[in-house]
Amino acid sequence: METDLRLESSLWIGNKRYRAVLTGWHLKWTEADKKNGDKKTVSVPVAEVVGVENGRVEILPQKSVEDTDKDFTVFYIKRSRSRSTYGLLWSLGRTQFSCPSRVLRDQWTNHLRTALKTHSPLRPHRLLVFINPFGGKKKGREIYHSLVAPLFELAGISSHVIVTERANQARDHLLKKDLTGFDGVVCVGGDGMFSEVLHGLIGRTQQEAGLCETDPAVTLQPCPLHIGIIPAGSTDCVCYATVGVIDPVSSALHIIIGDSQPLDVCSVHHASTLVRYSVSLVGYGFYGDVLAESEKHRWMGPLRYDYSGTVVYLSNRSYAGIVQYLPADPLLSSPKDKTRCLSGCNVCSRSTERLFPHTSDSGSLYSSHFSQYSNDSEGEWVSVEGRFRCVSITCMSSSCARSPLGLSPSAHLADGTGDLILVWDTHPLSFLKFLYRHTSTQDQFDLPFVEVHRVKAVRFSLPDGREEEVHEGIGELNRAIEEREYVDTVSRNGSQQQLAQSVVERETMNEHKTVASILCGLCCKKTPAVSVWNCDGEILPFTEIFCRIHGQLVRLYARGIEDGAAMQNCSQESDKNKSRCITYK
Ligand SMILES: CCCCCCCCCCCCC/C=C/[C@@H](O)[C@H](COP(=O)(O)O)NC(=O)CCCCC
Ligand SMILES: Nc1ncnc2c1ncn2[C@@H]1O[C@H](COP(=O)(O)OP(=O)(O)O)[C@@H](O)[C@H]1O
Ligand SMILES: [Ca+2]
Repeated sequence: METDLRLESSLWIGNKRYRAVLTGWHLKWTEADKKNGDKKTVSVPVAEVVGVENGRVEILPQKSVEDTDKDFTVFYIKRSRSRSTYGLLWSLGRTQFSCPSRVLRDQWTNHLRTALKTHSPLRPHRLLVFINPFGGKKKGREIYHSLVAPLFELAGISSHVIVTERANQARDHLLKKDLTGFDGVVCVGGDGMFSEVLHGLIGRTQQEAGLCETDPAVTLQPCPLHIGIIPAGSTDCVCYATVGVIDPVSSALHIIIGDSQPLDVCSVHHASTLVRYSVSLVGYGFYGDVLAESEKHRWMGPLRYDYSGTVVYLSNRSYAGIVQYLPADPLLSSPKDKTRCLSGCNVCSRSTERLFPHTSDSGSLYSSHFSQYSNDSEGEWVSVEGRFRCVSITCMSSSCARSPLGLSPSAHLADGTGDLILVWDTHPLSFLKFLYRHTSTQDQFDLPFVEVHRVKAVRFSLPDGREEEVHEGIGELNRAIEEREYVDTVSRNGSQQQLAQSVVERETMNEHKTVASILCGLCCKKTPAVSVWNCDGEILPFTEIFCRIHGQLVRLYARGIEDGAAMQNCSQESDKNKSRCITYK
């Protein structure tokens, strides 16, 4: 294969002559008329070539084409360090080559296009795109049409675009409509929009596999379609934690080259029903209260969280609860080991082998037989009871602009575990110290009132008699139901869901009283006895929940965070570190 695709010739860039070589895996060009010591080689992995066009072509900010006979333009990925985050920004590099003849030009473009097809099997051809026009700063449409669509067009990707007109439209579409021919689904928006796509795809996959989502013991079927995220929301935590930067162009380029990052998903259950799925935060206490408060201030956009965070911090609350957890194998990793899950993470790779032992490559992953928990002995549950400032479960680091290393900096994207963070009741200034450490590199777990455990499952319940203390605000309850469509949240489509529906509706009404109590507490300043759960930005209608982590249930068009420090010498200007660049994935 290597020899079939090999092409070597002299080419010109501007008025300089280069020796250009295409091997199976790389396109390289070296200045020809320089002494050996001064020669620079640019090496672009074929997997990172975005597109090849005849003529002299420009794409961004505006498309322009000079259709000449002997020229061709190669577009590829260029990396730069981001000033504000740990990840690397990707942008579109472009080099215009001139050939001595049209025949040679056609040979180059044909060889490059064949190499792309051969070496990038996961590149999408057709995508279903959902744009939330109201997410974040309401720029979703503009971001997609000005920055993303031209790149998709260059890469030959056809997309079917739906601008949503209501909440849950994307989820419902994925649950019910024909998805034949699509390689992936892209959401333009924030974590809430991602969550819709997540629910739609997981639900659809289980329906088609005839699996019961409501039963936490069932091994769910991983989704066959990849998910791409173009960040245009408020927190954009899933994008930040899987790409390392909040940048629509970087994300679009990860989609185009067909990057593939598996992701753990937490299913949240109440009684005998599935409530929701989460990938970033299932949080009770502080994070639940912040979300409940922020819902009243949506008009503030992303700033609503900063405002609500301050209000909730000043209200100085803690809540009683019983937390039971099933620890993960401590020999595999620890949330306090000070490592970070980066692109090519060994812990996650070993988990892939453990979770899917019969598959040798990711391409055949979805057609194999799944038995991810068959070798897992359950282990011993641990139980703790007391008053907590917050209880958080996260399947990933949950890094975001507010917290560049995240809620749990050493958590892994795809190791089949979550991190449980228990913050016991403490002095307000100590709690502030805990919160503040999220914004720096100081260890937020190195505090006497904080515990962190790597877990496979968690159960949360209220101490006996606690429910009776709940302050019932019926007016607030009705408002809450209208605002957040709780019933809609739990009455998801699918036959298994319908079976559990009657139970859900009865229990939902009871649990709404709990939700109302926190909303009411926030407005009338009475201290409520219970908080609410924040599940990736949605308030859950239940307090007592059971969570289970499903290893690598979905795949994103991403590759995890590239280590900026390790990659800085790995520029395409030099051949020196290229093996590191290539093997990094
Ligand atoms: C003194 C400084 C205090 C700073 C505290 C920083 C802690 C930040 C941790 C943030 C974790 C975020 C986990 C992600 C949650 C999102 O799913 C959710 C919805 O996002 P979106 O759909 O984009 O609106 N966002 C939140 O719940 C916001 C939490 C903000 C807490 C301050
Ligand atoms: N057209 C729409 N109108 C109203 N709500 C929508 C629409 N499309 C999506 N949503 C909902 O908006 C919520 C927030 O969206 P998201 O894109 O995450 O923005 P943000 O990050 O600002 O919260 C999501 O829960 C999603 O279900
Ligand atoms: Ca994990």
